[in-house]
Amino acid sequence: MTAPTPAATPRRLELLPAVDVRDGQAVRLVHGESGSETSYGDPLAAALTWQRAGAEWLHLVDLDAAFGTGDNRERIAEVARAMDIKVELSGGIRDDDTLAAALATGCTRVNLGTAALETPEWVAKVIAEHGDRIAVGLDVRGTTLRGRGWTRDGGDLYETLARLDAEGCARYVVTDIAKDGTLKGPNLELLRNVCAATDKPVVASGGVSSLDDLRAIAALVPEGVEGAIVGKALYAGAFTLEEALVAVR
Ligand SMILES: O=C(O)c1ccccc1NCC(=O)[C@H](O)[C@H](O)COP(=O)(O)O
Repeated sequence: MTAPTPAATPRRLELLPAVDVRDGQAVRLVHGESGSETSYGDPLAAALTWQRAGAEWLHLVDLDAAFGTGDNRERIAEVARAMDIKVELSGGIRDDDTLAAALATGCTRVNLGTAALETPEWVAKVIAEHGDRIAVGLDVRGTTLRGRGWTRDGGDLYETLARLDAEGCARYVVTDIAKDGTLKGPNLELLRNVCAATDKPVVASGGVSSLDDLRAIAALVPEGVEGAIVGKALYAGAFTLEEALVAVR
């Protein structure tokens, strides 16, 4: 008699607390708009707080590099190197030099945004070279992608997704800019639609306000959502990371 196949363990939603860095400080923006910052102090202290609270991932963003107002390369590298957990690095990674610097921090993966819209050949090349160390951030208003720190239109979401899928992109980080930093809840419909359009894992970003929001995103794991980025809700004290980890267990 053959042994019964063990039931597959249901996958758990990964949580990625966010540390967005502007002018050396951890900040949160509203709709990703430059000038809407609320400051939360030292980014390393914030990252260590999330790590101590049990995070398995850190979502680390260089906002100045994303906006083209400079960069926080040293600060970002310092934070990434201090982490014992996995790090996803985002913001201004657009060419060989910025990609090499990002990967050299030892981060687990990087998110490309603007480059996927403006230099698709380069993105196809680095996807082929680096595999799942490359994710693409699909930052949208409606179904229109936005690049350059979310300030410029960059084409249709689903056309770009089909192209990136064909090039072997390993995963997508999907942000509804209208929700980002607003505590208005995630765009579950957008997440469902993107999951229906790709077989690749999707990381949800923007708008999480409550443990119920996280449970609602976790309910989309069978459809292809792998993780959720949480920024403002943690900084505003809407819930603790410990509570969030229990809620999606
Ligand atoms: O990720 C980027 O490259 C970026 C560029 C320009 C503005 C904002 C950017 N990222 C913001 C984030 O990734 C947020 O940390 C994340 O969406 C969390 O949002 P929320 O939970 O709503 O605070």
